Amino acid sequence: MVSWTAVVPLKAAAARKTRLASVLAPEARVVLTDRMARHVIAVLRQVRSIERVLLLSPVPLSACDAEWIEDRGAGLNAELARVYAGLDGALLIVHADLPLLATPDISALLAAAENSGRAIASDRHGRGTNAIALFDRQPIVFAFGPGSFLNHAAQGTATRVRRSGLSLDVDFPDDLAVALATQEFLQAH
Ligand SMILES: Nc1nc2c(ncn2[C@@H]2O[C@H](COP(=O)(O)OP(=O)(O)OP(=O)(O)O)[C@@H](O)[C@H]2O)c(=O)[nH]1
Ligand SMILES: O=C(O)[C@H](O)COP(=O)(O)O
Repeated sequence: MVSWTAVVPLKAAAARKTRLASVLAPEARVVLTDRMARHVIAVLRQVRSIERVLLLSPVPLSACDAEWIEDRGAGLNAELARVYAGLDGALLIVHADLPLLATPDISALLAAAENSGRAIASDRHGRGTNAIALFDRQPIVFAFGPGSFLNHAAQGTATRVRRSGLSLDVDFPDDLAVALATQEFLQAH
């Protein structure tokens, strides 16, 4: 069986979810993002082909089953490039803000990457990149930021995987409303 390493990037607490500032106080944004990150890590831990789960963040997160890798402040893309260069084998990157993520979502993404070399999941608007699975070890220039999906998809051949657990990230108040309306969110958070 292929052995994957998963990386979950998580920003410094004070910098998270500024786009939710109109509906959530700073402390609530930290609570929500900590919980979503723990949820994503727990899901990744349940996938048998994922050997290591790494949390890339400026400080460790308590009560989660991930190895901590320090974010040295170079920016998300440079930090991920450094992590990727230091690892052998297949790499999965999953954003920490996917409250509906479930094990079959990750299994589907990894299966697609193992078939075609790479797999990628966008947000529900088709703009951002919520997860990318790199099986082929071909070079990639990480381009997380606005419009990253098209940029990542244009590099090499990647299979697009569309599943609600992968596509619902919580960036704006309407994303939070969609998440809150689901049974899965209420059970997990
Ligand atoms: N370690 C690390 N993680 C990051 C960095 N930038 C973004 N992330 C994480 O990458 C994922 C997607 O980031 P964003 O959606 O841009 O983060 P955000 O918290 O929504 O930011 P806002 O634009 O303030 O609302 C989240 O899991 C972030 O915590 C970074 O520089 N370092
Ligand atoms: O490439 C991305 O998706 C960025 O990390 C941010 O996207 P977002 O604004 O959709 O979270």
